[in-house]
Amino acid sequence: MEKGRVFTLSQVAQHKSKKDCWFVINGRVVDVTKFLEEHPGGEEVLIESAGKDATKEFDDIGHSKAAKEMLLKYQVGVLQGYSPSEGGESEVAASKESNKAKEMKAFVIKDDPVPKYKAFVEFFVPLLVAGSFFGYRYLTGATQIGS
Ligand code: HEM
Repeated sequence: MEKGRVFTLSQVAQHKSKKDCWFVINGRVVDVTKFLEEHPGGEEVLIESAGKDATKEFDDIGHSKAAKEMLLKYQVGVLQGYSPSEGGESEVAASKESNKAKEMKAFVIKDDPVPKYKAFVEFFVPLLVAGSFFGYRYLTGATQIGS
């Protein structure tokens, strides 16, 4: 489902059962139906506040960064009036991740020409010197024999 789809609180409130469990957390609408049984805090706490904006409850528990990142995985849309720039820590974490990926790419691109250049210097330059030396010896030798 498109993560940018806009829902109102009353639409979210339609999904408050064990078989269909939605939340609003930091403006994100998340469908955690498939996660209910896996929730380390138990499914009951989730079902109790399902269909609501549970940002306060979510933050009060002090959920880990991993838990915050899970919100992105289960996100099905955003709450009406919410702009993505108001995003919580998970958004920041996600953008940090993509920055890291960009840095890695830049590193690889920058790093690539160096070994190629080195290989050229280390392989061809001695070959060129040796070639010139033997070439010179051959030519001078040939001249001596010929004369
Ligand atoms: C809706 C999205 C939610 C997700 C993805 C989620 C995820 C998690 C995760 C991964 C943990 C393990 C501990 C950690 O990593 O922080 C956890 C623990 C817990 N969660 Fe949630 N949670 C959600 C919502 C909620 C809500 C709304 C409540 C309360 C109403 C809640 C109550 C708890 C409790 C009580 C624990 C156990 C904490 C502990 O043992 O110290 N969670 N949750």
